[in-house]
Amino acid sequence: MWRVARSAAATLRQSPRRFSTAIPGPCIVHKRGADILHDPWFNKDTGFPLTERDRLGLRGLLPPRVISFEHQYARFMESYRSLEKNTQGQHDNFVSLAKWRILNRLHDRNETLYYRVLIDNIKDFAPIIYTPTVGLVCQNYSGLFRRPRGMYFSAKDKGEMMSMIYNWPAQEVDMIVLTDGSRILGLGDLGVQGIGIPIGKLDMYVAAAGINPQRILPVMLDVGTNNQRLLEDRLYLGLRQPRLEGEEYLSIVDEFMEAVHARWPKAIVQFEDFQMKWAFETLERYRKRFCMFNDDIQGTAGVALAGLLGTVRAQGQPLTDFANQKIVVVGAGSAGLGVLKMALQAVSRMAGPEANPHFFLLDKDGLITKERKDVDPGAVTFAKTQGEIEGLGLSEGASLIEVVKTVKPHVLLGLSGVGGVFNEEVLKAMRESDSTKPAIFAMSNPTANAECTAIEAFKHAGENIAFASGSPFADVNLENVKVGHVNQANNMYLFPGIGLGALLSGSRIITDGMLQAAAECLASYITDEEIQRGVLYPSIDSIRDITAEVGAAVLRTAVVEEVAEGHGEVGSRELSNMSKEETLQYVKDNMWYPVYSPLVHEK
Ligand SMILES: NC(=O)C1=CN([C@@H]2O[C@H](COP(=O)(O)OP(=O)(O)OC[C@H]3O[C@@H](n4cnc5c(N)ncnc54)[C@H](O)[C@@H]3O)[C@@H](O)[C@H]2O)C=CC1
Ligand SMILES: CC(=O)C(=O)O
Ligand SMILES: [Mg+2]
Repeated sequence: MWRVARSAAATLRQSPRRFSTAIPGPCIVHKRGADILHDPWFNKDTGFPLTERDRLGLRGLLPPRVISFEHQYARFMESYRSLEKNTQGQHDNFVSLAKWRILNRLHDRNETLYYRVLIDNIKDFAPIIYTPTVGLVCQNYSGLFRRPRGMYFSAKDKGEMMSMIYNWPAQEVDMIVLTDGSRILGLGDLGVQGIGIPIGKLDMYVAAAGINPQRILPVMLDVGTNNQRLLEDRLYLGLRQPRLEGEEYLSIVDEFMEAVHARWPKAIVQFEDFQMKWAFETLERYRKRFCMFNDDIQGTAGVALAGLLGTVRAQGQPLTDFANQKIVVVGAGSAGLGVLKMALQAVSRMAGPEANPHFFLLDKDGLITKERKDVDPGAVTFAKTQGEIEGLGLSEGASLIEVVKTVKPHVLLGLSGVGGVFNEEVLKAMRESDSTKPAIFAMSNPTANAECTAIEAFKHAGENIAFASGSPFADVNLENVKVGHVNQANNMYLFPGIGLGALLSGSRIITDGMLQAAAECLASYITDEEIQRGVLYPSIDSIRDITAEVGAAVLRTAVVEEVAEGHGEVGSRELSNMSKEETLQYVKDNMWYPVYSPLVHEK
């Protein structure tokens, strides 16, 4: 059932605290001397205590003074703040890339310090290591490339992947984010340059879910690119050939999935930014065989649904009124269809399988109806029949403005990847919405691809709207010192918790029930008072708390559905004996937190 009550999460949030910072256990390292300094997993820079320098053969390789972790942290933040100051007034892209570079250099050198500054400053740094800047980084990746991160499997590696996977230096891997670079955010096919997305997503896994960075693996499957500009670019680092198609393509993905699971049978694979046809096909192909999910279809759906339920509460209606909401979705790709599928399941649960939800789906050719010749199989369920729309005066291919003016929707949700498609006329038409609190979700990334900006939404659609965007915008100053709250409707609120909960459950698959539990958990996180202020999603500052809650919800559902097999020394029986509170504590206790561990050398 959907919970409306104030959740344990909301209570917990009032007393923010760091997770487990007990004295860290020792960390075994198989290297000595300069090799350690060049390994970001173990490097402490000037922070190695003198006794450790002796033990590890580091004496003389560092300046003599030992600098504390806190001091190193302060020095980094000082350089970051002076970079901000010194680049004031410069072009936005220049500043964003400069910020990304300084963080990336730290990432390359000292992961413990990097993840601590990321966790503590997540609101400032997420827009750099994640959307929107990660999009710019991918676009410029071949030029920015200095050091490899993650693994690259290409079409030329066919037949070799089973042995290649052993080239990865870590003994254990828990979380993999995989892309083929074919639909990077709303930027299209970026080929091998799309590797920035798995890297950014996994940074969020470490920061939000406390996955140990030594156990993550970003992966690029390079099957070519259809991006002509990249094919002609001398600097392009990927295969210079058109994308593989059909069985040839699938055989590459199959081989990769087999190789990964041969080495790490319990690793979770998140599929990210695959073009629609492969997003759905690979999800169906692997979801019953491997512990995997597609973030753009399933993670996005849960986040959108949680926000949409918030908009029902914002109208002062019971959650069951969700079944009566008129929702216009612009974009019939993997994300848009994923959202509508999950919304349909929610309506069926609330109002019964016979319920007829009021969903309107548009793509680049306008309103999708049964009249259309080549409707994508995934969109058929949502294509309107003649009977449903003729009374409204709409027809096949109706434009967005026609649909909004006629339907007067409660919600206008964009997942089209097209910047500005919610233009002034469309936003003004939302003033006639049948909702007391019309909702506008411009979910496409990065910022330039958002269907509208926050300022445009409040200016044209009115101050009474609830607004959410996929990439962050600042809150908007309205008349009479009121503030238009900007929510970030991004799958980052769910994927880390889905991965963490699935990992700790030891489940071999990720079920619909586990995904639904994640969405319900997020939906119940917001208080009624927040909802009244237009807050539909929590602040990113509390993402570690939220992720722990989501992880626990996913884990409990895996136990209830009897798919949990346990993780490490905690078996399925112990998991099923845990109370709700104990499960949450168990999840938190398993979240990695960056502190310098004493290093112990072993041959
Ligand atoms: N906020 C979030 O958490 C997420 C946001 N996204 C964003 O959603 C966007 C779309 O992603 P996918 O669905 O995977 O892409 P996709 O390429 O599978 O689908 C795009 C859809 O938009 C439609 N479209 C294109 N131009 C249009 C126009 N002018 N008017 C109406 N529809 C139009 C296309 O016909 C297609 O149906 C991307 O920008 C992506 O960054 C995706 C996942 C999560
Ligand atoms: C957020 C995300 O997954 C996307 O824009 O594709
Ligand atoms: Mg994505």
